[in-house]
Amino acid sequence: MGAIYALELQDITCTFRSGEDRNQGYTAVGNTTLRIQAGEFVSVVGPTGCGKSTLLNIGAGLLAPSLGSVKVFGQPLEGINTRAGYMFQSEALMPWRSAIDNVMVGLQYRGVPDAEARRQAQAWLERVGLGGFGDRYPHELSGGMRKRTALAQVLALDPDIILMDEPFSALDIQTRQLMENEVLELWAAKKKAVLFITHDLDEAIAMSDRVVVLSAGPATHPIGEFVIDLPRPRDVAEVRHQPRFVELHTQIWSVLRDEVLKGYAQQLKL
Ligand SMILES: Nc1ncnc2c1ncn2[C@@H]1O[C@H](COP(=O)(O)OP(=O)(O)OP(=O)(O)O)[C@@H](O)[C@H]1O
Repeated sequence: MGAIYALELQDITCTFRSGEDRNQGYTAVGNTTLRIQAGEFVSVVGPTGCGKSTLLNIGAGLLAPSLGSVKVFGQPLEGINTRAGYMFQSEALMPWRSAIDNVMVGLQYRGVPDAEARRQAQAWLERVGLGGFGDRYPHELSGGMRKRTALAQVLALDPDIILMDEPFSALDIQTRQLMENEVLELWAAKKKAVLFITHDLDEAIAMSDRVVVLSAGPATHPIGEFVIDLPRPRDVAEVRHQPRFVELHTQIWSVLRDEVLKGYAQQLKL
């Protein structure tokens, strides 16, 4: 028997069928295997449009692969991955609910009584630095605060796996680094398996235990895998100045660069 992973995508191929002709299609992901251990922080980087979100959606159970299997803690995934929490690039907050009501909603959905859900949601808001902002509506919060609320919303459900798709790409660099450090602190305390999608190599190296590089599409697949042996705890702004960081960056970029150029050339053709 092999090792049990928190999330295991095995020999995944994902072809999107085009409208009329069911035999025609675009193979976004081709023959990809990706394994994440419990407590491991793995980033996936790759050129724009290569298939990163497709892989994440497959891990979330939002999309079924055309070929291959997905296992969650050793069990075949059927339907939505209920052991996982997701944080997407776009805003996921409900504009008509206050911050605390947004954080509470998942707990209520799980059947936690209102008073207890409110208590837990408030504790999570405090943990992400928004203790005094629970009554505010999303439009009354800054972009960074909305991201913090979304983070509290995900963490409140205590998922064993956290799936993040470029969660901070819309933020300014300072807010982004603050959020990255907060995520690392929260992760260090609870050690969840994290699959983090980004096109920012610096962010991937600063945050992760392992960085997986994907090829340009079509049929994207891993073309490199790097263990990030930088000591923890890390400060994402400071770690960038360490000689080992620079070394890893140079190594990974030498693999990623050509793919980024290919990916960019393909986008211009579309
Ligand atoms: N539902 C769909 N139907 C058809 N094609 C799709 C669908 N979803 C994604 N694709 C295509 O599959 C490819 C991979 O898309 P995906 O969103 O996974 O890439 P990505 O690496 O996350 O992109 P980005 O870096 O821009 O966020 C793209 O060419 C996209 O157009």
